[in-house]
Amino acid sequence: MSIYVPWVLIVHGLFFVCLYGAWKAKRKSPLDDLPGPPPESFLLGNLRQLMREQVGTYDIKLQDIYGMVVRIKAPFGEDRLWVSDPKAIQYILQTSRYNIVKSYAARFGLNSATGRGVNGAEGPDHYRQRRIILPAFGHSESRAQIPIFRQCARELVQEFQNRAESLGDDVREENIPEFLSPAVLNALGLAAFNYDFRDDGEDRAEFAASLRDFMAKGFGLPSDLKVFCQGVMVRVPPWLLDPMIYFPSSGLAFLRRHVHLSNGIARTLIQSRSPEDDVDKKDALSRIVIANHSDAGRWQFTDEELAPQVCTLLGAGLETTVTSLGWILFELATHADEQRQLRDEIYSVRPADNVDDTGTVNFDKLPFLNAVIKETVRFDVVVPHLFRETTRDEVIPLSGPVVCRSGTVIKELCIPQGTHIIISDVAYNRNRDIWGEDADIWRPSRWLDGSVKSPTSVGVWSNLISFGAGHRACLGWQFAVAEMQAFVFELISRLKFEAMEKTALIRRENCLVTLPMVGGEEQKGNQLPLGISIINHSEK
Ligand code: HEM
Repeated sequence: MSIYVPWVLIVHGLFFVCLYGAWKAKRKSPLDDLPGPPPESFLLGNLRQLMREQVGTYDIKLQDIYGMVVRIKAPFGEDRLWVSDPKAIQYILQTSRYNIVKSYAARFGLNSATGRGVNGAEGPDHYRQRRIILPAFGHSESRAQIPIFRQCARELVQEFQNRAESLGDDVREENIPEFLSPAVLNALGLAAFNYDFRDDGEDRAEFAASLRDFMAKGFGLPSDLKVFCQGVMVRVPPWLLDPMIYFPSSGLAFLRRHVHLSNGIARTLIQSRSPEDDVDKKDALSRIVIANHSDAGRWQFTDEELAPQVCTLLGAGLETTVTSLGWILFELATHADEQRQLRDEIYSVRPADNVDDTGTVNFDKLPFLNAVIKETVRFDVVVPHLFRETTRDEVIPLSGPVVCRSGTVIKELCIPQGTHIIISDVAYNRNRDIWGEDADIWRPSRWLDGSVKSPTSVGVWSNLISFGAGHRACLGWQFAVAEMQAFVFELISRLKFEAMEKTALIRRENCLVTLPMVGGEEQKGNQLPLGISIINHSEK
C-alpha cells in the first residue's frame, strides 16, 4: 500500500469531522444563553484572541465585561465554557474527580510531547501512576533537595562571575532563560534522577539541547492554522488522531526525537536502580522505584511504564521552573525597591560579608522571599489555561448569580456531557475580590498586609491556581517552590539585576506556557534580556 493512502484517509476523515462540527455547531447549545463575546471569525471563533494576544489581555477583558462564567466560540461557531469563578473551578478540578477529564486531544498532545506518563493519563491509569509518584515529591522529600538546588545556583553565580571578570564587564546583558536553563536542568537532573547532565556523553548533550528547545520548537507561538487545528482537534476521534503523531511536521518530528532520546536515557537510569541497594538514595526516581517495588501487585508499574515518567517529569518540570524564575528576576529587575528589600532580608540570615556561607537556612522563615515568589507565580502565571471536558451532564456551583443574555438569572450552571471547558488561571489569579483592588499590579507586600482574601479553597499553594488543583494538581509543586527559593536566595545575595533597553519590549506570549519574548523579535523565540552585575559587598 502506498504511504499516501493513510494520509488520504486522514485528510478525508478530518474533512468529515469539520462537516460534523459545523452541523453540530448550528444546533442551539445549552451554553447559548450565557454572556459572551461575538466570534472574531467563523473559522477561529474567539480562540485566536485567547491564544495569540499577550497572556491575560483577552481573559481579563472577558472577566471585566462578561463576568466569571462566559460562553466563547471555537471554530465553526461551537460553544465552549470559559470560567474564572472560584467555586466553579473548585468543582471542576476537585469535586468532580474523574467525571471531568482532560480531553483525548489534550492528552494526545501531552503524550506526544512527553511520552505516555502521568500527565497524559486519565481515570484509573492516572490514579495508579500518581499514587506511586506523588510521595517522591512530598514536602520533606523536596526540602531534602535544597542543598543540591543551592549548589547548582552557586555554580551558576561562579560561572557568571568568571565570565564577567574575563570580559571586564561591570553590567553584562544576559538572556535570562539561556542564563538559567543549564543550572536548573542540572538541579532537576540531580535531584529527580541523580543524573548529571554535565557528564560527558553525546546522548546527554543532545538530550540537554533538546530539553532546552522543547517549548519553543515543540510548541512555539501558534499560527492561525495551529489555533484552528487545536480548536477542531477535540472533535477528532482517537482512531483518527493517533496516526497524526507521524504527520510530517518539523514540530512533531522534533517531539518524536525528543521522546525517543528521553526514553533511551530513562531505561538506562531505571536499570541502574535497585530497590534493595537504593534505600538511602534521595533522588525522586530512586524513591519511585522503591515505592513501586514495595507496592501491592495491581498498582505496580512495569519498567516500560516507568520510562515515560522520566520524560514527563523533565518536560513538566524544566521549562515551567526556568520560566517562573525568569519572571521573578524580571519583576525584581523592574522593581528596584523590592529587590533591595529582598536582599536586606537575605542578608539578615546570611551577612553580606559572608555570602559564601553554605549553612542551612529555613527559607519558609523568610516572609519577603516567599511573598516575592507567590506574587510572581500569581501575576506572571506560567500555565495560563487548563482544559477539561465533561464525561456526563453536570451541575456546576457558582460563587454568585449570573444574569444570562435572556435576562434569566442562574445560581448554578447545567452543562451537558461533552462540554469543553477552558479554566482561566490567569483571570482567576487577577480576581480583585480575592487578591485586592490592585490585583493587576505586581505587589509582593499584598501577601504580608492582609490584602489577600480567598474564601473558596482552590489551589494547592495559598489558593493560587498556578500549580493547578485537586487530583491533577502539579506533582512537583513543593519541589518547584524549594528550587525557586534556593535559586532566588543564592542569586539575589550575590548578583544585582536591572532592566536594559529591550526589557521594556518584553511580551508575555502564550505558548501553552507564558514565555517572555521581545516585541518585534518574536521569531527569535524565548528572550528576556536583563542586565546582571556582581554585588559589591560595600553596597547592597
Ligand atoms: C514553577 C514551576 C511549575 C509550575 C508553574 C507547574 C504548573 C503545573 C500545573 C498548572 C499543572 C496542572 C496541569 C493540569 O491540571 O492540566 C501541573 C501538573 C504537573 N506538574 Fe507541574 N509545574 C511546575 C513544576 C513542576 C516540577 C518541578 C515537576 C516535577 C519535577 C512538575 C511535574 C508535574 C506533573 C507530573 C504534572 C501532572 C500531574 C497530573 O496530571 O497528575 N511540575 N504543573
